[in-house]
Amino acid sequence: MTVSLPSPLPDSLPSDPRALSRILGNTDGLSVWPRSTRPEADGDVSVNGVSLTEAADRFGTPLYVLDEQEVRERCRTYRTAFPEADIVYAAKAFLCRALAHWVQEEGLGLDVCSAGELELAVTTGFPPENIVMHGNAKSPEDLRTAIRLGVGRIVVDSPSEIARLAAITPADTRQKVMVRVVPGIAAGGHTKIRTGTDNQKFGLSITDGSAQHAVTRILDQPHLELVGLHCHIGSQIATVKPYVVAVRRMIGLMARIKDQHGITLPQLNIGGGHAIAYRPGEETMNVPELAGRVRAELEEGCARAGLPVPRLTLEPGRAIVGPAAVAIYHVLAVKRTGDRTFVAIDGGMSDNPRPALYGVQYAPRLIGRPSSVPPRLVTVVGRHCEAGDILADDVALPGDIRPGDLLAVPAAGAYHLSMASGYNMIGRPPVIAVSDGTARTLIRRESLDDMNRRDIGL
Ligand SMILES: Cc1ncc(COP(=O)(O)O)c(C=O)c1O
Ligand SMILES: N[C@@H](CCCC[NH3+])C(=O)O
Repeated sequence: MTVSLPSPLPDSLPSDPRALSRILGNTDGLSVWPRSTRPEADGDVSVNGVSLTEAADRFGTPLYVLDEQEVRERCRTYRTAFPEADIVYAAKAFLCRALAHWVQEEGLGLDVCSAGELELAVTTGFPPENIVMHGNAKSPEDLRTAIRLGVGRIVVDSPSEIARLAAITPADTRQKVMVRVVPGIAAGGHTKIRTGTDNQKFGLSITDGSAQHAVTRILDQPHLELVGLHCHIGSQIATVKPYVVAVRRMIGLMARIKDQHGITLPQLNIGGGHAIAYRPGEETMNVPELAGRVRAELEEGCARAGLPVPRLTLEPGRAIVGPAAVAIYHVLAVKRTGDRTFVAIDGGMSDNPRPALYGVQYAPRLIGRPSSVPPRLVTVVGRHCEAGDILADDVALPGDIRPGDLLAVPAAGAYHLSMASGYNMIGRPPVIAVSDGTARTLIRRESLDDMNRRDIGL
């Protein structure tokens, strides 16, 4: 992750929009807080007209508040920057029925990587032809469901998948497929989320020829239609250059495929991976700049290689939904031990495993009451039985922070609840949507009863 020190936070949010914007990191359009965030009286903050304090009272905590408008605007940012491309939302970042509906209404497709994600989307009315299926190890059930529901494209990630897929495709049809290629690019916010290099589990290498081999095998299958190449080089990437290099290498491979097989592939999917800011001052991907540079490379590269420009697909996940949600927690305990002050909240790694997985840091802030006590540096931790359950190390919070206070954590929309676990059986939090001053439940809180029902006893 981009590492930057948290700037000292004022005790309450200013009402001047530009000062507010600087603090909340909203100046570049890819914000830390949703753009609809407003300071309210008595230290409260509203998102899309809904008071976060009232939401915490009404729905309980931990609570995830998702700003519908922010999601829709982020979809539009991509559609405006890339009018010539298919924008496919990566459902792994976060998926629920309402979200699938919003992205569909905004003209996006969907990237799924399991029968579960696919079934949810299609039963919500998402057109299957606008869905792309991924997965380094798709189960027989995943592939059968993809064929049964008629997904638009399946991205082949291993040689064994080719024959399995061909065998289950009905005789009178041809399933559209792409090959996931490893272009040999190291990019991404953490080693665990870099997928553009050889020697990690995703995709087929250009260097050792396995991508080319897969292309040949697919072309031998009459029930499979190879429509293009795919790559996804990693996640939380803030610079454009890795994508430009990826496009160049993918065009190079398309040119070699044309030479070898005499076919021109009509599509190129360059995945997602665009960075957002989790804390003010962190770098984000500039989507219009990405569009300009990718478009230029595609046009020049194809002209040089004598290829027509393929139809482009992008698969942003985090950059669509990440900044659109705020997580709200109650403080359960504050204690000083050793040389640190720990502020423990009523959630943690079961709703947000990202700090434990990647060592990333968040920017929690006090909401719901004003404080004029000078800030002090504290460590905000979760309630789980794990010493690494740390949301923010050395973050400035008002010196009188105490049990019962509310902490809000921005940039909570991506890879929190989609990776949530049942650890310590505290139950997964609800998700509410806020829109034009109203709040409604999208996903209810997981109850003890929900959890107990799966355990069928002795
Ligand atoms: C194939 C594929 N596409 C798209 C994404 C979305 O990535 P991000 O949420 O970083 O945009 C991922 C996840 O990294 C992925 O594996
Ligand atoms: N889960 C990761 C990103 C991986 C994306 C899926 N390939 C994160 O939270 O940053």
